[in-house]
Amino acid sequence: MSLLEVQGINSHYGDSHILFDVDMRVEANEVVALLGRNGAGKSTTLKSLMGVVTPTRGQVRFDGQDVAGRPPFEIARRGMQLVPEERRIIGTLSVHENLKLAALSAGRDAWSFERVYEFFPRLQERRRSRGKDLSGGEQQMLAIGRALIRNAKLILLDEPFEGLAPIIVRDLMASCQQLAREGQTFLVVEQNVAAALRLADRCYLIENGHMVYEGSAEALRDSPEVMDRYLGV
Ligand SMILES: Nc1ncnc2c1ncn2[C@@H]1O[C@H](COP(=O)(O)OP(=O)(O)OP(=O)(O)O)[C@@H](O)[C@H]1O
Repeated sequence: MSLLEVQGINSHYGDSHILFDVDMRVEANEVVALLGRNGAGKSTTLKSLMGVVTPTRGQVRFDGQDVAGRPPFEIARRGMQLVPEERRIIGTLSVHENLKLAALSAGRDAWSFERVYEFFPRLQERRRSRGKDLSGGEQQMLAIGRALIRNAKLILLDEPFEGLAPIIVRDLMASCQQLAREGQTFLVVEQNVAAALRLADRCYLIENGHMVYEGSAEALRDSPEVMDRYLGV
């Protein structure tokens, strides 16, 4: 059984129909990328999985339970953690306080503070700095650290590399690859297709709310016509 199995979800914002019968799955220990142009429905898909948007139809099976229609806090408690594009670090709290806040909802198999600091030494150095004084890369590390401190069976990364300098992207990429090697499961939405393909085992392409392609990262890399048609790259 897949860790995440999505069948036929449809989502709306008011009268606008955004997702049409979306199917996808993510196996445990897999990194899956969801790619598509601006406005294709990537963020709406992540929000529909997390319960931030309630699908009007369809099934979201996560870790053996149907979670469609459940509230976000409950889905998070079951181990799905969204690292949102805007990261939502609390600017007036220190790094350590942000992590402590996350630990309030930690699950049983969650990471300890020590393990997070060992994994991201930069956060250890910055533990007393306030959230708003962190660089974009440090904020992204903190957002991922926060997900690890909660119970993260599946981490949804929404544009993790957005707005970061190439050298920071390289470091964060290495951290995510390391986590993946250790068995962390990710679903990543990213505009930086090259970066997403370096991280992912498998990808989906979405266009106008319809899933139009599924394949290994390798197969997509070798399909310039598909990339051109759906991603314009
Ligand atoms: N809160 C909202 N209310 C109404 N329409 C919305 C809302 N959020 C997004 N949309 C619309 O839904 C569609 C899908 O948006 P979504 O943010 O899921 O796309 P995306 O693929 O994540 O794109 P981007 O990379 O630009 O974030 C777009 O047409 C967008 O304008």
